[in-house]
Formats: sequence, C-alpha cells, structure tokens
Amino acid sequence: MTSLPPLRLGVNIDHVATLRNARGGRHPDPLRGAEIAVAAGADGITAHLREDRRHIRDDDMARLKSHLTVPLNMEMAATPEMVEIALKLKPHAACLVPERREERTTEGGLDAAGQVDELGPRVKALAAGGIRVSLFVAPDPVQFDAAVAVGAPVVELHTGTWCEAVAAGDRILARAEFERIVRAAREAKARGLEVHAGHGLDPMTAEAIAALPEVVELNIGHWLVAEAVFDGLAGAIRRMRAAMQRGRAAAGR
Ligand SMILES: CC(=O)[C@@H](O)[C@H](O)COP(=O)(O)O
Ligand SMILES: NCC(=O)COP(=O)(O)O
Repeated sequence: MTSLPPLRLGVNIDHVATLRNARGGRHPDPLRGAEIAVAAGADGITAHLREDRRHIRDDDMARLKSHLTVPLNMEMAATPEMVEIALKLKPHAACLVPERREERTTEGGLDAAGQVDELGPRVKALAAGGIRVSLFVAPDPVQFDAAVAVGAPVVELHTGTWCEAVAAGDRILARAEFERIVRAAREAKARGLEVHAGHGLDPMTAEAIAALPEVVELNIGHWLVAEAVFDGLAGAIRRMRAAMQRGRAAAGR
C-alpha cells in the first residue's frame, strides 16, 4: 500500500452568494456557509471575486478574511484592479482565472502561455505580498511551462470539459478528457508544480480524480451548494469527502 499525500477540499461558496443576491438581502450569508463548511471538513474556502460582483462581493471577502480559521483562496481575474484588491486583502492564496462578462461560469482555463509578459509582474507582486499564486488552466503542458515561466508554484487543472462530457453521457469524450487530465497531472508535477483540480466536480468525478496521486487539492462549489438545497451543506460536504477518500484509497492499493 503506497501512502499518498493528503487530498485537501477547498469549498467554493460563490453560489451561497448567488442565492443571497437573488433577493438583494443578507441571507444566506456566505460567511455562515464557510463556517458550516469548515465544521463539516473543508480544508479551505474558495471565493471568486468577479469583476462584475455577480455573487461574492468585496465585503464578503473582507469578512471571510477576518473570520476564517482555514486558508482563503481568492479566485480573481489577472487584472491590475484585482491584484491591488488582493494585496490589500492578503488572502492565503490567489487563483488567477479567465473572466468574460457574458459568461455564465468560467468557460475555459487561463491562457497563461499567451500572456507571460503581462502575467509575470502580477504574479511576482502577489507572491511578494505573501500570497500563494495558482493558475486555473486547461490540462495542457504548454500552460504549465508558462506557470513555471511566470513563477506560479501551483496550477489548478480545469476539469469542466471532462465533467460536462460525463454528465452528457459522452463516454468517448469523457474517457479522452480524463486521460488528458491524468497525463497533465503527471506533466505538471514533473515540472515541480503543485497540482490542484476543479470545476464541475460532483462525488463521482471527484472520486475518480482523487485517485490521481499528483493532485493534492480539489476546489468544489456548485455541486455542494446545489446539493445543500436538498441535503444541507454539511451533509453534502460529508458525502463529497467520503467520495474523495474512496478515490484516494483506491489509488493507494
Ligand atoms: C474557476 C472556476 O472554475 C470556478 O471556481 C469559478 O468560480 C466559476 O465561476 P462561478 O463561480 O461564477 O460559476
Ligand atoms: N476552481 C473551481 C471551483 O472553485 C469550484 O468550481 P465549481 O465546483 O463551482 O464548478
């Protein structure tokens, strides 16, 4: 039995804020969601301060930073405005993600390879502020080379295409995309990068990706908040943690 590194769960609470904003009030409070998530086993909290503030807002980030007892991972566009906000907030980590106003959710990975010159100084500024920088990228080694070039120590593999193929029942595409992720995790680790994964994960896909020994953190939000409508957030997180543990155990055999 090989001992695998622990697999951390980062709970993304964006869509607690989506529900709150639906009526313009204060309920449900993303901070309360984060506290429940931590009590249920979340190793960290992820929150995406989008440029359009469609869900998480600046005040949410400030309250999370001042109250959380676990690391806060701020997802953000790689813009000067967001870098300035992050340097004032000082989250444990910042994950640089692509943003398009008209998108319903993140649609692809950050094209780090296409913007190394712009990204480099921004990654350096965040790191100088003591913030661990990750790049949310497609499972593509070209992006990992760019991560190394700009000095980002972590990549988060975008699992959305694979998860969408699984949900659509497209077995051929799902298999091809999962094999791409398997190869990518090895390639990223071989470059000395810490490997995370996220987007669209549910217990079944989380169990599968937990079996990849190179992956040390999963960031999961939408499924957890959606399931919380029926089963409560703590129950959803316990189910997710159990799935992750099953996947890790299978890999260790
Ligand atoms: C980067 C990523 O996959 C998500 O964490 C991101 O937050 C998705 O955007 P929404 O949360 O707005 O759907
Ligand atoms: N970076 C992925 C994340 O934080 C959550 O993505 P999702 O589970 O809401 O799709």
